[in-house]
Parts: sequence; C-alpha cells; structure tokens
Amino acid sequence: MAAPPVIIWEHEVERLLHYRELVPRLEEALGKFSRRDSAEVIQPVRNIVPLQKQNGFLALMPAYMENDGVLCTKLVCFYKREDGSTLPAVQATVVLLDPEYGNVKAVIGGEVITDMRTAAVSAISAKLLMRPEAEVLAILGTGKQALSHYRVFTEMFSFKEVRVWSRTREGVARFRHSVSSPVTACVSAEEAVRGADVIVTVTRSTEPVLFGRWVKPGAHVAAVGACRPNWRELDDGLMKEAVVYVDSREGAMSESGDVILSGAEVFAELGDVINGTKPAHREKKTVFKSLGMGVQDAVSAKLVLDQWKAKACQP
Ligand SMILES: NC(=O)C1=CN([C@@H]2O[C@H](COP(=O)(O)OP(=O)(O)OC[C@H]3O[C@@H](n4cnc5c(N)ncnc54)[C@H](O)[C@@H]3O)[C@@H](O)[C@H]2O)C=CC1
Ligand SMILES: O=C(O)C1=NCCCC1
Repeated sequence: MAAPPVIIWEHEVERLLHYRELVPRLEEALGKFSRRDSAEVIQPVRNIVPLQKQNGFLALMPAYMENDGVLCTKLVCFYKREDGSTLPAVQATVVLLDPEYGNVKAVIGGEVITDMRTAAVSAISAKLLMRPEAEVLAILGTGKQALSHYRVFTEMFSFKEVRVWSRTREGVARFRHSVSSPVTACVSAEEAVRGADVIVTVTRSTEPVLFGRWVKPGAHVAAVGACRPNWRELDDGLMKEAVVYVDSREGAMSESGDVILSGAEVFAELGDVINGTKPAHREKKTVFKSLGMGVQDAVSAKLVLDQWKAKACQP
C-alpha cells in the first residue's frame, strides 16, 4: 500500500521556497514546454468551471513531465472581488501524484507557490526582454502579486527607483509597510509608468489600466492580471505596437482578453527565447502576457517536496 500523502501548508512552503532555486527550474520548464515534446511535458489548456453565484472560477491545471517523473495538478479558484472585500482573490492547492501508481504523494498549499512562481516567471521575462540599462520599475496594483513581484524583481535586479500605484491610498500605504526599501507612491497609473523601464500590471481590473501612449520606447511590460477572454489590463494601442510574448500560445489564445480582443499577434513564447528559437527584442516595446501554467506549479511543488524531504531527513 502506498504511503499516505505528505501535507505541506503555506507557512512551510514559505520557509522552503526560494527564488534562487525556483527561477532556474522555471526557466528550464518554460524551455521544455515550448519544445512541445510529449515525453518532456504534457500540459493541456486548463479546464475552467465558472462559479456564477460567487463571481469566480475554478481552474484545474494538470501537468505531466515524464522525464522528470512529475505528475501534478493545481486546483485554483479566482474571483472578481471588489476592493475592500476580506475574501481572497486567489485560493489554490497543489497535488503531486506518483505517475507509476497514481497515488497522491503530497498536498501542498498553493498560494505561496502561485504568488512566487508567477512573479519569478515575470522576472524571467524581464531578464530576457528588458533593456540592460533599466533603472525604473513601476508596479500597478498593490496586492499579493504586487508584493511577490516586488520581492523577486528587487532580488534579481538593481532598480534605482520602484514606483507603485493602487486605486486606493490604503493599498499603497499597506504595500509600503510590507516592503523593506523605499518606494515612490504615485497618484495615478500614468504618473507611475511614464518613463519607467519595466512595468508590472498585477491588478484585478477587467478594463485597461495601462495605455500604450504612456509607455516609453524600449520598455518591457509584464502583464499578470486579466486572465479571462473578456478581461483587459492593457489597451489595444499597447498590444498592437508591442512585440508580444506569452507563457503558452494555446493559453493566450483561449484566455487572454488582451490578446484575443486586441487582435494582436503573439510573437513568441518565453520558452522560445530561452531555447534560442525566437529573438528577444529588447530594443522594442515588449509585452509579456502571463496567464500561469501547470508546469510552473509542477516544478515549484517538486522543489517544495524535495526541500521538505531534505529538511525532514536532517538530524
Ligand atoms: N498570470 C498568472 O499566473 C496569475 C495571475 N493572477 C492574477 O493577478 C491579479 C492580481 O492577483 P492578486 O495580487 O493575488 O490579487 P489581490 O486581490 O491581492 O490584488 C489585486 C490588486 O488589484 C487592485 N484592483 C482591483 N480592481 C482594480 C481595478 N478595477 N483597477 C485597478 N486596480 C484594481 C486592488 O486594489 C489590488 O491592489 C488577479 O487578476 C489574478 O487573477 C494571479 C495569480 C497568477
Ligand atoms: O495560473 C494561476 O495560478 C492563475 N492564473 C490566473 C488566475 C489566477 C490563478
């Protein structure tokens, strides 16, 4: 009989997961995904169940990495909550299975994984697509993703200034209290992004919050919110003039309102740039449209379980 599953909750994940180990694994996984070799990665576009009454969605995100022996699925609910709601915008659990027997090996809290892997992938997009001389980072939104993005971007790069904007003063105040270094609080999204080299959009908005006319030539945008086909964070102007990169083409074509409604062409997946099959247009305006992928959760969860086992074995 298989051993009972290990259960690893959020505070433990927070202790075990570090960007220095996570980022290279995600980069490798993105590259493998874009090779479309079914012995390396099988990851269908996620199944979505609408939760009409609760104004939300349940997404089922399976992934199988045969050569790595990783079989995983995330169950994630996300909601279109109003500001001030005490309920979370995203709730997730990750399940790791043994591909040989099909038994569950581990049940892992999925919120820290979701926050950290999403931010780490945006940071990978910046590493590949921002100009080397980038000095100013702007973050639109001040929730959980804003915080994880701030953490990994300031760990991986040396920005001279970090600007933040939120619709509410309280949002900015809370954010400033949660971070270790000074940030510039901006009263409008336009003020935050004018002249910025890298812009991260991490809002729950369903309408554009970032407009191409505000974005300077050569800037890189990592767009993380707006994960439904009728939701937007970016306007048509930005989508059409930028070179657009995505995590998964299939995901973007079925879920991204910014891609679908603007009619913008998807130039490449991040994995194509990692594999050297498509160029990184650092000199142009670039958009990385993030939607999130099962393989990102799979490698993150495997890392958590490996670290947990290593720590559990220590005397
Ligand atoms: N691409 C990906 O892999 C992932 C995307 N997401 C998405 O990222 C977004 C942010 O997630 P969290 O930080 O966890 O949420 P959160 O609730 O912690 O923060 C959301 C932020 O958006 C702001 N906001 C809400 N409505 C707005 C509007 N109409 N205009 C401007 N700002 C608005 C809030 O004030 C808050 O600062 C969500 O849309 C979520 O679905 C979340 C996880 C993974
Ligand atoms: O990949 C994920 O995890 C999510 N993507 C979009 C919405 C919330 C969670």
